[in-house]
Amino acid sequence: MNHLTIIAVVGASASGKSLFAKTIYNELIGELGQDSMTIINEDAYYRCQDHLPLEERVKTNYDHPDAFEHDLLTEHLSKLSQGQEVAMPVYDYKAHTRCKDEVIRVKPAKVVLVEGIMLFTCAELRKRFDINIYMDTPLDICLLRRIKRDIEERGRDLSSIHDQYYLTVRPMYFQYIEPSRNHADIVITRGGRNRRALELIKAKIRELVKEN
Ligand SMILES: Nc1ncnc2c1ncn2[C@@H]1O[C@H](COP(=O)(O)OP(=O)(O)O)[C@@H](O)[C@H]1O
Ligand SMILES: Nc1ccn([C@@H]2O[C@H](COP(=O)(O)O)[C@@H](O)[C@H]2O)c(=O)n1
Repeated sequence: MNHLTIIAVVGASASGKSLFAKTIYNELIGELGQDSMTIINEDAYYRCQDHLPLEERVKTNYDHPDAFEHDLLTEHLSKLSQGQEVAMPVYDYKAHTRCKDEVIRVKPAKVVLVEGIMLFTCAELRKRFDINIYMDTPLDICLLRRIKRDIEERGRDLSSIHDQYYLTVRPMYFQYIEPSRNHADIVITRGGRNRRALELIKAKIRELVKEN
């Protein structure tokens, strides 16, 4: 392994970060090979809350940088850049904690796509990123997508989504996520299906994989 390139994708919740990263991965992996790329989700690094009862876990502010174990994510990115495999935690949004004894073994690759809401708030992480992308999707669109996703995939009801949005998601977006846009090298509008943006990043990744 010569050099690992880390591409960070940041933006509001439900702005299309995962879709953007997954689309690039799915469209390139066959062409470039299994050791070319991997995806890391910041959400996997939400802190373990096994020591708290469920009624306490629901009260956590999940839209604050402190909700994440960024030290562990930093360590994992360093290990990957040294050619070592890492054990990425698996997160359970229904139980609000990590899945006990479950990990995903992530092998080193030439390009790592790391996606999450708070990545640019951590200076140690920022030092490791080579290309910073910000998904600039209007908040009303993000909210509509979040409502649908959280009901269908994360076991939430409308009332809990409403309360969490007012209490933490929206204010923390303005406090932490939107200002972190200043760290971006590339700002992507129209979300995870912006075809021209997808093709530009894919072309860059092809170039990086061939160089290494
Ligand atoms: N451009 C788009 N058009 C329609 N649905 C989208 C689009 N981008 C994302 N979605 C959907 O919105 C939801 C949130 O997108 P996701 O990529 O998971 O956001 P994030 O990772 O930023 O939280 C998902 O269900 C996804 O399929
Ligand atoms: N137990 C949890 C953990 C996180 N969240 C919400 O997830 C959002 C970040 O993930 P995205 O895929 O949407 O970027 C964040 O806004 C948290 O509010 C949660 O609801 N419960």
